[in-house]
Amino acid sequence: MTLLKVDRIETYIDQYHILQGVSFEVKKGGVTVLLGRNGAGKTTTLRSLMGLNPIATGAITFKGEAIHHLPTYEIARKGIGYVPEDQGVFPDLTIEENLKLAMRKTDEATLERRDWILQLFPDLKTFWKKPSGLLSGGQKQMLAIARACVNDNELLLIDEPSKGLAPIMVDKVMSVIIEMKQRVTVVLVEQNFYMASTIGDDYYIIDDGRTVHTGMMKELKENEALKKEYLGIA
Ligand SMILES: Nc1ncnc2c1ncn2[C@@H]1O[C@H](COP(=O)(O)OP(=O)(O)OP(=O)(O)O)[C@@H](O)[C@H]1O
Repeated sequence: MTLLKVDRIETYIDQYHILQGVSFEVKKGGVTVLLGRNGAGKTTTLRSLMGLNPIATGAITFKGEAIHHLPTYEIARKGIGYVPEDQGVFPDLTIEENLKLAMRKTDEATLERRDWILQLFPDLKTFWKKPSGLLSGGQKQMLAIARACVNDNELLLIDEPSKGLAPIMVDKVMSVIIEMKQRVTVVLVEQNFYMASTIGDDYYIIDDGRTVHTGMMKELKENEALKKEYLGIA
């Protein structure tokens, strides 16, 4: 079943025509990876999905309903969580406060999700009462993912979770996203091809603001020419 459909979206930032035709579909229950070089338009695509960089033309449909005309808070309420590249945690607030602030509800299901997350990220429990500004980069990333997972989101948009992390933390974050697949569908922007290819089911390559290629991740792993042409890796 198609959860999200992005149809030829075009987005301007000021006078700059950043997205010039991005299209992709996300199936329920998988991890879809957006790949592409620096500056290709991946972050802008996620921000357009959330209404933070509204689209000029095209359409975004979530569970069959057009959402591209909605304000960001309503898009979030439809069940789409966003983990931005800069993580978006409040450094002066404790982990507990950051999570509380993120919760849309405090019902039993939300508390069950919170406990599930804390068991996936025991560090968060250890530093529960500490200001999140004191956490390491990897722990902040965990908190950012936890904030998006605590609500009953059906879709999570995660922007470069491996950025700036030591390899051991990359492995940790990866194993958590694999675990999360049981509960939530993920759109992942990721430059780290090891991470992208380990957890991704399918992929779309964005180049110069356009989707130029798509396929199954296991095929891309073998396609050296494509990786070199669009990702600069061989
Ligand atoms: N506020 C802005 N004003 C002008 N140009 C912008 C702005 N934000 C992004 N851009 C430009 O839009 C293009 C796409 O940027 P975007 O961040 O979406 O790329 P990306 O694929 O996510 O790359 P990266 O991995 O480097 O973050 C880039 O050329 C960038 O310079």
